[in-house]
Amino acid sequence: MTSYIKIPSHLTPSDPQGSELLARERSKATFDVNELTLALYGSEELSRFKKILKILESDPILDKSNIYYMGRTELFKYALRKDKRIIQLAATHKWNVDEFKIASRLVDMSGPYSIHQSMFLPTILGQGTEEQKRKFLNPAIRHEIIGCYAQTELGHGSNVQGLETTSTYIPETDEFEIHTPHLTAAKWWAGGLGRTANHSVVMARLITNGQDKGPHPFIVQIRDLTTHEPLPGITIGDIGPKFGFNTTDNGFMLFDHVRIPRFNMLSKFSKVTKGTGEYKNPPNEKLSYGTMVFVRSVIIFNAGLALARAATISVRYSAVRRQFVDKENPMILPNGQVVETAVLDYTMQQYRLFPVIAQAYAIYFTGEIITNLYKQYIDQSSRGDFSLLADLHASTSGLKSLTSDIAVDSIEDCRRSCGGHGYSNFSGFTRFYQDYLPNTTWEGDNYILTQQTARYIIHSKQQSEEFSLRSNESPTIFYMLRYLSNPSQKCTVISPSDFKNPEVQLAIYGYRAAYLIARAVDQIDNHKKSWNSMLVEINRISRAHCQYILVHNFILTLQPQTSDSMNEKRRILHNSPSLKTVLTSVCNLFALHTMEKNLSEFLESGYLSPKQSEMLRVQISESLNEIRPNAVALVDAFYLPDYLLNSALGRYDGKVYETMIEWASKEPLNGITLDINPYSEKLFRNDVKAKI
Ligand SMILES: CCCCCCCC/C=C\CCCC(=O)SCCNC(=O)CCNC(=O)[C@H](O)C(C)(C)COP(=O)(O)OP(=O)(O)OC[C@H]1O[C@@H](n2cnc3c(N)ncnc32)[C@H](O)[C@@H]1OP(=O)(O)O
Ligand SMILES: Cc1cc2nc3c(=O)[nH]c(=O)nc-3n(C[C@H](O)[C@H](O)[C@H](O)COP(=O)(O)OP(=O)(O)OC[C@H]3O[C@@H](n4cnc5c(N)ncnc54)[C@H](O)[C@@H]3O)c2cc1C
Repeated sequence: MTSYIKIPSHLTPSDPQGSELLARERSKATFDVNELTLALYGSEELSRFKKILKILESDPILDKSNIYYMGRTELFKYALRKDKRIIQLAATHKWNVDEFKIASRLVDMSGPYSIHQSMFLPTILGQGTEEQKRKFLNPAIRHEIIGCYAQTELGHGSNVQGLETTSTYIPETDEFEIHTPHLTAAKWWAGGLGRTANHSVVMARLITNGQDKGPHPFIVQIRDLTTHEPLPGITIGDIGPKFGFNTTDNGFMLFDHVRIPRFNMLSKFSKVTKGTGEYKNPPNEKLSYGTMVFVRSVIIFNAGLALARAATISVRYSAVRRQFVDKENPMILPNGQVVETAVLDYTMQQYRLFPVIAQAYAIYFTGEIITNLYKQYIDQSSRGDFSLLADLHASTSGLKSLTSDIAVDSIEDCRRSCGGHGYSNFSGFTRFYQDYLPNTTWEGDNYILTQQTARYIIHSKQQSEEFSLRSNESPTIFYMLRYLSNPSQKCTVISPSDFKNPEVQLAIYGYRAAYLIARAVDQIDNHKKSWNSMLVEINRISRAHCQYILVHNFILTLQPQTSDSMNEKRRILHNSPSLKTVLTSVCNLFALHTMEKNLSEFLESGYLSPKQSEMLRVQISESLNEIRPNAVALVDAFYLPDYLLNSALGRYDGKVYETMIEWASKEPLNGITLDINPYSEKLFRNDVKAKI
């Protein structure tokens, strides 16, 4: 990359150097970082990760050094080039799906093929018959066809039942006719549709024999495979610049009576019979929404990694960044020199950042558990057993909402914790934050999704006064039985350290959730409150329930398990007392900090007293102290390489200032010679500054 300004090479940052500060932090850790990394990822995944990282880092096409200076069109071209490159590398190195995902995560830029991977392929896989998979999935896996997922319309997104695009069965020709009846029915937002995809999953209302059967998925070829022009009757375009995600061509699409073969209705669950147009019902009405359940589970997992990334940048930077001298406890170098204090030593910075580390671990562990629950559901459903679907839908909806909300808030908190440099693109926060942001909206707006979770819980409570649940069908709300049946109990905490007891934490969270549910059911059943009038309460219920799940899963991860149910990762964790100790502090901080942020509900439930809430604050402060020596090591353990972070502030080696000035010298604006004469029409002089 070209530099436009020569920086005097004799200048170095004043002592102590960032590398020295980070080394000091790392030497303070009470546990083995490599061991924790293994406990997070397992040896097999970690070695694959390292192998793939090596390939990507040395590939000139995937070099990221230029991207902070690019505008949209240039960035989009870069994204297309890198998407193609990953596919080529996958073929060369024979990467499987998991390895492909690792590469995409490391390259870290949504691209024109992203939705092909994340939604088009999973939809055919989940909703197609074997014959349909042969016809569409195999060429799609080979990237002979590129697809997108067009569900949302200009006038409807959240309300899937309200979609207007129609797909009408024509018995005479055994075809469906896809049509856009109004402007509001224009397909809108689909990623990859704008300029790239030649096929699309189109969610359209199935009309057969004059009956409207609601939205169903259809495969529609939308562009010519040779000319890449839209096919007759189809109008397509990119929807224009966005808040972020500009490396993906989100598109719009209009259909004018476009015919597709009946075969193209994805028919694993529901079918239309040739000629008669008879409709065969699916075993569960919502199976056509299956891709959303899958992607929501992935969003939960990704939220943990996004938090780890934000924490890595801000914690490392805070260890290097020094401001003021803390006179009561100054930072003294080995040579006796008093220097400014690292901002990580200010308790306010710790209170802002350490809970983000804790959120990262909490959500990472729940992400693993939800991924396993999803796999269990897929396994059962392949045998015709859909009994887990309702619980899975409820928990993925609420957790997608809660975890992506937490991530968005915390990424911004971490960015702000980096002060002015957090506002620079070189921080590594700008595109990361912008691209992360839509996770709160796509795959279901976060407020709407909480209604799904609360409704499931409230219905379960209403169906039976005893809340008679079966643990195998309602695993995520089974806990509530215990608390609902005993509403008058009080919290047993008498000293701050009692808050460290996991049983105490679960009881506090359990009672608060049960209290909110019982109150809402009373309002709805006995006071005839409308659903709309209860939406704020409903949101609280979903959040309370999902916070319980996060705390419960973290505690579960740290509890000894029977050795045969333990995988390699858990074995590493349970065989290491130092890992268990540090993660217990992290778990406590997550549980207690989250409690403090929602204190009014815990107090309102009557389970926790104001006196106990004072003790809670004392214990939080204690947890922050426990974590302090391990803060850098805890973020290092996530093993997020510099190639991914692309951050001057969060570099592993702490060379923050050297990188800031080097990257600034490469700003292309520094390479043009302006004509600043106000009376001249020219903006630039003809002589271009020499490149260095
Ligand atoms: C490799 C993967 C990487 C992934 C990384 C992420 C990158 C992805 C990048 C971009 C992707 C962006 C793509 C999109 O955004 S696609 C569009 C997504 N759109 C939505 O999510 C729309 C949200 N809306 C809905 O889902 C629904 O409209 C609804 C809000 C759930 C309401 O649905 P509806 O009106 O039909 O239903 P009801 O509320 O009346 O409920 C009826 C019963 O059905 C149950 N239900 C609802 N949804 C589901 C489901 N998905 N699965 C199972 N069951 C479901 C509901 O609970 C009701 O049950 P009951 O028993 O109470 O009758
Ligand atoms: C970057 C990006 C990429 C996307 N990619 C795709 C894609 O590939 N394919 C695709 O099909 N879609 C895609 N989408 C669309 C996305 O799925 C929808 O935007 C999302 O589902 C929200 O729907 P909406 O836009 O209709 O919001 P609306 O439903 O219009 O929401 C507007 C506001 O109204 C509130 N609201 C609405 N209904 C209710 C209610 N019943 N109760 C309480 N509050 C309510 C919401 O909370 C929200 O605050 C993408 C969106 C973005 C931003």
